[in-house]
Amino acid sequence: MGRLFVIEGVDGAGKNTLARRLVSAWERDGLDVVRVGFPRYDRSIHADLAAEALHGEHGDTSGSVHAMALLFALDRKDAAGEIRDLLSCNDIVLLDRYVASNAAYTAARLEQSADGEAVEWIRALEFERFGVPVPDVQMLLDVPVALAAERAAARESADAARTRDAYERDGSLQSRTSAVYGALAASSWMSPWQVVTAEVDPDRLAAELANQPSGELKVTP
Ligand SMILES: Nc1ncnc2c1ncn2[C@@H]1O[C@H](COP(=O)(O)OP(=O)(O)O)[C@@H](O)[C@H]1O
Ligand SMILES: Cc1cn([C@H]2C[C@H](O)[C@@H](COP(=O)(O)OP(=O)(O)O)O2)c(=O)[nH]c1=O
Repeated sequence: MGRLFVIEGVDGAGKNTLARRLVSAWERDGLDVVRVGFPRYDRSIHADLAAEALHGEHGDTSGSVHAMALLFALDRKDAAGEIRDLLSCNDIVLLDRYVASNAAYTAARLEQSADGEAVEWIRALEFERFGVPVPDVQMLLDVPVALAAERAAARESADAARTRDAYERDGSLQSRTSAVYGALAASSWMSPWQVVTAEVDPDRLAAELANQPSGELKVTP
């Protein structure tokens, strides 16, 4: 049975970049690794609807915090069986965003903290009711919100297909999301968390994750 690792962080934090580097390091060490990114665009109708809503389609859908969270959650419900299958035939399954994204963004949109009703609603909905697999370790890529926003803006200028969505353009939402993420990590929400910065050495992090029992992970400076 493989281990389920998750990378979390605000938009533009560098999750995709770190995920690629971790996968390279594990593959160099001969591990069987598979990576899945959420939302699963082009594979999940729920993910596509959520993206379209965040770009102004589907009427007032994006204005409803709970409707948006349900779309993202339904994408994961549909993926749960696939994740279990992948865990049965790989050493590591690495997820780029997962349930904690929904917890952090939903709480932040409602101006709640990590111990509020929104995070509990997401936990009960996704882990209890939908039965999505619980991660072994969640990583928080904790970079200054201003740096992440600069990167998201630069990405938009460089690639016309990457126009920023409603969440990415909302600096205040990104700041509150970052704060909720920090509190989720501090309370070890649903698993041990590993908080890493933009300067993290991916090879070292990959080795730590692969070698240590999840309960004994140390925070990389
Ligand atoms: N450690 C890093 N140092 C410098 N630039 C980075 C780093 N990580 C990511 N970037 C750049 O920042 C931008 C956003 O990174 P990305 O991995 O797509 O973020 P996310 O998946 O969190 O939205 C990309 O243009 C990427 O090249
Ligand atoms: C996966 C997920 C994402 N989100 C948010 C985070 C992002 O702001 C937004 C889009 O996800 P993101 O991974 O940033 O997609 P893109 O590649 O288009 O930038 O959706 C949730 O609110 N809940 C979720 O469950």
